[in-house]
This record gives sequence, C-alpha cells and structure tokens, in this order.
Amino acid sequence: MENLNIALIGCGMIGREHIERIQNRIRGAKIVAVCDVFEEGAKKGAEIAGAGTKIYTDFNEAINDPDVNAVVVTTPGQFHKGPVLAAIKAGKPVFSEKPLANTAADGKEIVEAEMAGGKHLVQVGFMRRYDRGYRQVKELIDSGKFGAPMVIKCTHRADGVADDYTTAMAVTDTAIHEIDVLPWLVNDEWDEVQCIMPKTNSKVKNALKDPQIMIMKTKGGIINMLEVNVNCGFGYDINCEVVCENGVVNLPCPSFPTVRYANEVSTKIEDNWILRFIDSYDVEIQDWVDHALKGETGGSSAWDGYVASITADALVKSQTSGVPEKVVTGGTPDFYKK
Ligand SMILES: NC(=O)C1=CN([C@@H]2O[C@H](COP(=O)(O)OP(=O)(O)OC[C@H]3O[C@@H](n4cnc5c(N)ncnc54)[C@H](O)[C@@H]3O)[C@@H](O)[C@H]2O)C=CC1
Ligand SMILES: O=C1[C@@H](O)[C@H](O)[C@@H](O)[C@H](O)[C@H]1O
Repeated sequence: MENLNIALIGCGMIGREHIERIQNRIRGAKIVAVCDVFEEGAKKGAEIAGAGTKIYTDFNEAINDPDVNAVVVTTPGQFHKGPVLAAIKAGKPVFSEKPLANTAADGKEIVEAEMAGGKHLVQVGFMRRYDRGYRQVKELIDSGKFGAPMVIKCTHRADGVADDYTTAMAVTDTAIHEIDVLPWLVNDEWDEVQCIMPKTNSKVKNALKDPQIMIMKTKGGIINMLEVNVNCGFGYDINCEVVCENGVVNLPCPSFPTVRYANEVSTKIEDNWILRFIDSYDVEIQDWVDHALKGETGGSSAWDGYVASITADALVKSQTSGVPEKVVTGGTPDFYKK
C-alpha cells in the first residue's frame, strides 16, 4: 500500500479536526470519503476534505467502497463497534478514536474479531501516549534514576461539558485517558479501582455527579488518585505527578508566559483539549499512517482498548457500589503480546 485512502466515519467535532489534519499535515494519507448519519454533517466534512470527496450516510457502504483502503472512526464511543468490526471484516486498517468501546462487552467482540482475522488492524486514539510531556515523564521514570513509582496524583479538569454528559461518562469518556496512559507510564497494570463522590458542584443542574475522585491501585501496589472535575469553570487543566522512591516527576499544564500586571502574577490555562493536545494528535495520526502503510499498528492496540473498557466498567460499577472493584482481564493473549 503506498497511500492510505481513508473513509472517515462521524463528522462531528473531532472528526472535522482529523479531516483537516489528515488533508493538510499528514504524509501518506488522504480522506477520500466521509460518512455521517446526518447528510448535513457528512457534507460539512466533505467541504473540509475538498472537492471530489465521496459522501455517505451508511458506514458499511463507505468502508466497503473499493477506493477506500483505511478507516478512521470518530463517532461517539457507543457507536465505535459497528464501523470498527466492518473495517476488520473488510481487512482494512482502522483508527478508532477513544474509547475503543463504551463497555467491555463491546470491546471483547472487537478483540475476538481481530484475533479471528489473524491481522493487527485496530489502533485506538489514546493520544497521550504520543504527547511530548507524557513521553518525557515515561523516559524519566524508565531511567530508574528516581526509583520505583509509588503514588500518582492526577487532575483531569475541564471548563464545562454538554448537557448530555453523564456520571458514567466521567469514566468512559474522560478518565479513560488516565486509565490507558498511567499503566503505560509506569509499566504496570490496574488491579482494583474505586470511585468516590464528594459534594457536587452547585453549577451542575442535572443528575451529573461532578467532581469525582477515582482511587486506582496497580498490581505492583502503586496508588493513583485522580480528580475528574468537568465543571471547573477556569479552563482545561491536566496535571500528572508521579511520586517515586527518590524524587517526584511532575507534568504540569504546558507553560505560557507569566504576566505581572495590576498587582498580580498570572499564567494562562489552555481552553480545551483541542489546543492542549494538538501536537499529540498530529504525531499520533502520522504514526498510525506510517504503521498502517507497513501493515502494522502502533500506539494503543485493540487489547489496550479492551483492557481500558474492562477498567472503566469496574469504575462505573464502583460509582454505585462505592467500594473498590477488581479489574479482571484474564491475561494478555499471545496475539497481543509485544
Ligand atoms: N482523543 C481525544 O482527546 C478526543 C476524543 N474524542 C472522541 O471522539 C469521538 C467523537 O467525539 P466528538 O467529535 O466530540 O462527537 P460529536 O458528537 O461531535 O460527533 C460525532 C459524530 O458522529 C456522527 N455519528 C453518530 N453515529 C454515527 C454512525 N453510526 N455512523 C456515522 N456517523 C455517526 C454524529 O452524527 C456526529 O456528527 C468520541 O469517541 C470521543 O470520545 C473526542 C474529543 C477529544
Ligand atoms: O477525549 C476527550 C473528550 O472526549 C472528553 O470529554 C474530555 O474529558 C477529554 O479531556 C478529551 O481529551
């Protein structure tokens, strides 16, 4: 394969971002077809992709178009399974935005289909594994200089969320990034996870519980404390601090100039994920394209996506039970061992 001719499924917020990215900044790939259940949405996607882009409202037709040899899935998480399975069936490489699926049951179907096909075709869009800051943290930890990690403290804060954002989405849509990136960062696996609910922010006008505190323990005994707080009202604030035996590795928000003005010292905080992780998405999609052209996958595999969904299921269970819930994966199949 010399070039990826991509059908992108789901022309919403990040779908349109990825269309623009692939057409303008990614080598070895172009969008040749776009699909959205709403024709208007697909037309908007096609406008960004440029003249000649085919428009579909049925993902099966888009994926099985003979001019298409690769697929990007940017529908909401609960609708990833259909197009990902269709791409596997067609034998075409597929990049699925995170999460691979909203439930472990859906993730399992994908993993089983990929294994049955005998070819690694699925990469999941956990872009933090491509973020310069997270990569530097990993290098520092892997150097061994600071000793073994013992405690991780994270915040995943957003300015605000849409009215249809639910309590479960704090796990399946938001914390899912930490669920994937932290075990990768410290070379470990989740063992048990718990979600506890402090008092809800008075700005929340529906049934959403926000903020939430997630306490997650790895098999190696590392404890992570994660604050998910999606109505913080002051910007997009992602922080990660790893406390090791001999030192602390801290990844703050990327720095902006510090301003001294009117008796105050201040530093800007990024508005949203698009800007905070813009470089990571570029690196991630380029890496997917480079791997797919060689018949390989990079980044997070379908198995990683499935394990993230198993962990998310356990956390969602704990949102109601209030107690720690076990993360049971049954072990990595040989097909996915690196
Ligand atoms: N990696 C990251 O940081 C981010 C990842 N995401 C992920 O990207 C995905 C999409 O998120 P958004 O763009 O915010 O959602 P969105 O709701 O803005 O867009 C989704 C689009 O998919 C379309 N769609 C739904 N079902 C479809 C189907 N069966 N076939 C074709 N089109 C369909 C909808 O009509 C809509 O246009 C989600 O999985 C989300 O978690 C979103 C934002 C950031
Ligand atoms: O993936 C993303 C969104 O879907 C999600 O809603 C946000 O919470 C995350 O920070 C962002 O990276």
